[in-house]
Amino acid sequence: MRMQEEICCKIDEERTENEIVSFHQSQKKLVVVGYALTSKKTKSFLQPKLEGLARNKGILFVAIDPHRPLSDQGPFDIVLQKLTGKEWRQILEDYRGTHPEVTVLDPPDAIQHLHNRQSMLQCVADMNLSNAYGKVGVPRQLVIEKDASSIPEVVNNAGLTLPLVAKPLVNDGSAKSHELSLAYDQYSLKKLEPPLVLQEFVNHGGVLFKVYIVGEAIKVVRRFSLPDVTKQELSKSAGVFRFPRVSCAAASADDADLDPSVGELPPRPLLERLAKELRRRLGLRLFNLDIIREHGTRDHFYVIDINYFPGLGKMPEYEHIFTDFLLSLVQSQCKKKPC
Ligand SMILES: Nc1ncnc2c1ncn2[C@@H]1O[C@H](COP(=O)(O)OP(=O)(O)OP(=O)(O)O)[C@@H](O)[C@H]1O
Ligand SMILES: O=P(O)(O)O[C@H]1[C@H](OP(=O)(O)O)[C@@H](OP(=O)(O)O)[C@@H](O)[C@@H](O)[C@@H]1OP(=O)(O)O
Ligand SMILES: [Mg+2]
Ligand SMILES: [Mg+2]
Repeated sequence: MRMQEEICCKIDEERTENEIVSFHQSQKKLVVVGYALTSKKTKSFLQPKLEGLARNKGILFVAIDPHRPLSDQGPFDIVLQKLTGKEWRQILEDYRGTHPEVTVLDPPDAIQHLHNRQSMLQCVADMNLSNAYGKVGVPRQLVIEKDASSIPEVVNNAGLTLPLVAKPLVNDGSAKSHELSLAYDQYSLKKLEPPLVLQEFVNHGGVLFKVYIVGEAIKVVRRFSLPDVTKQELSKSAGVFRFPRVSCAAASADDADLDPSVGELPPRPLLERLAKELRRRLGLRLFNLDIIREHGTRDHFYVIDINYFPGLGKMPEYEHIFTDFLLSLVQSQCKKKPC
């Protein structure tokens, strides 16, 4: 089986299986969560504090071996996964068919929707969310499938305003899919490598909001982002510049001394509405949104990125939020079919 990254599949089989058996024997209801994650994700997510708290609440995390049939492992109440590849998706789909009682977080076809930076934002655009608390949209963007030489003309015809953020169209978690650049002039756009999405850069005061959604729970943090590009700077600059993953850095902007017009969190009711709709439209329960506020406005927001099962280890109180979420899933399973 071809996997994108090294997969953490080493399991302490004896320990976990014995634990499952002994719990079943003592007739205590143990919630068994099978996880199929990369080793990087296992390290950042499955921290000792999470495992400890989970254990106290009767939740046991068990590593899944993605090379063995899922039905031979477990039994699981929940499967938590963020692996890629066609074969893995097929394994999960088959398992969902034969084990409808198990909650798979999240269904592979729903995640697949985020693997393209155009379809990713389509739900937000379709929602057209605008109410007394503000407006939420997506930056104007277009897709370039091939032929870099035509980009200046295509951009001109579409009336997109420079600077533009160039993002690889495919968003599959690979290092390449996170290689973004900022283009200041039309002619340099020819240097870009399609397939990509060209998105208008929206000035937002250098701060963005990461909105984490874990089931019904919503948590918002501030992160540093790209600084504004002034008209003067734009007129003097040319070229295409690669930029690093600024907002993914662990450093948070929550304690920074920010201009309140930039740092004020988006209104809670607006985020609740957005999260509720997106949960439903995307069919996902574990994701985050990168949201920016157009600089100089109070309530014009743009969603620029959606990530499936993001770095929850960086979310404040994630251990409590996540374990409560798992328990609530099991409770709703029991409502459908008594446990
Ligand atoms: N349209 C935009 N206007 C202004 N800044 C933007 C825009 N798009 C992206 N950025 C900046 O570039 C950063 C990376 O963009 P984006 O979040 O789309 O990439 P990513 O590789 O998917 O990131 P992540 O690590 O969050 O998955 C953003 O966090 C933000 O700082
Ligand atoms: O690496 P981190 O723990 O920070 O998590 C990042 C996560 O990487 P991982 O899933 O491999 O862990 C990324 O996933 P891919 O797009 O690459 O699939 C993406 O979701 C980022 O937005 C997350 O950062 P956050 O948005 O939460 O700051
Ligand atoms: Mg992002
Ligand atoms: Mg992303």
